[in-house]
Amino acid sequence: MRACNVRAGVQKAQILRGIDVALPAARWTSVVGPNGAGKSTLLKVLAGLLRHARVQGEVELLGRPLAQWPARERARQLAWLGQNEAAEGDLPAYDIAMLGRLPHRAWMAPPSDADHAAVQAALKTTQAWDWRARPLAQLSGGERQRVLLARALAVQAPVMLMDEPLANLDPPHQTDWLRTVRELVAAGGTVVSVLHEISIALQADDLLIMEGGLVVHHGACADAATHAALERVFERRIQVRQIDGIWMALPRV
Ligand SMILES: Nc1ncnc2c1ncn2[C@@H]1O[C@H](COP(=O)(O)OP(=O)(O)OP(=O)(O)O)[C@@H](O)[C@H]1O
Repeated sequence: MRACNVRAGVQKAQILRGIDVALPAARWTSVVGPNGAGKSTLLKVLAGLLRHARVQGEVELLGRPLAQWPARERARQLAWLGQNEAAEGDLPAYDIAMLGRLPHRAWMAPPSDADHAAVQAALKTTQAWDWRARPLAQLSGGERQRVLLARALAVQAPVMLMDEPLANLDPPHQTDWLRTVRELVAAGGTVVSVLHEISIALQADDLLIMEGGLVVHHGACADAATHAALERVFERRIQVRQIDGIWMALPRV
């Protein structure tokens, strides 16, 4: 994916103030930064979800301008996991995950064997298979998040955009998510995730650091320059340290 000189405003507020970024295939990029930096807004622009706001500049998906993709075709290439998605309604978890197959299905056609197989694999990957018959609204926050993650995985898209995917997930399921992302990237996928868990974000290939509607740093997670930018953007209230070969962000108290 690529964004060229992207600016976005809502009402009178300018939120993104000129973003140029290339997010290559077979890499996982984490987007981090303080509250209000514009991370979710950037992700929505990349997903083409802010069409009615004032958006300027160009977004490319797999080498083709986003606006030129027919909607269904684009929905097969780009999977989306949003922040705080609505949880009301009586749809069972299985049917929610099946929504991820809509771009693959003919109008009004029942799900194919391939659709059922994709949904089953996705629900098993996120360990949500056991409550597939339960309505989403009756699940706990973390259980619900795993169903929504399964819905995004069921799309089997080459590009995956996730806004705070670890919301409500306990540590074992955060680790599972990490493994899933690594598998997607190893298979050639592009993964972009907005994360507040900086130690997890540092496990990505690249870090995109935002502040005030701008990208203030884009570099490899292992680079000293990335660590310095990270400490600066968070007012030196975190410190990046290597522990057992893993980069971690620790609170500076
Ligand atoms: N619909 C809106 N109307 C007015 N301002 C908005 C709107 N949506 C977002 N903003 C403002 O744009 C800025 C960026 O918001 P955004 O949600 O992209 O930030 P973020 O980096 O994802 O923040 P957080 O870490 O808190 O989730 C914020 O100051 C926010 O208040």
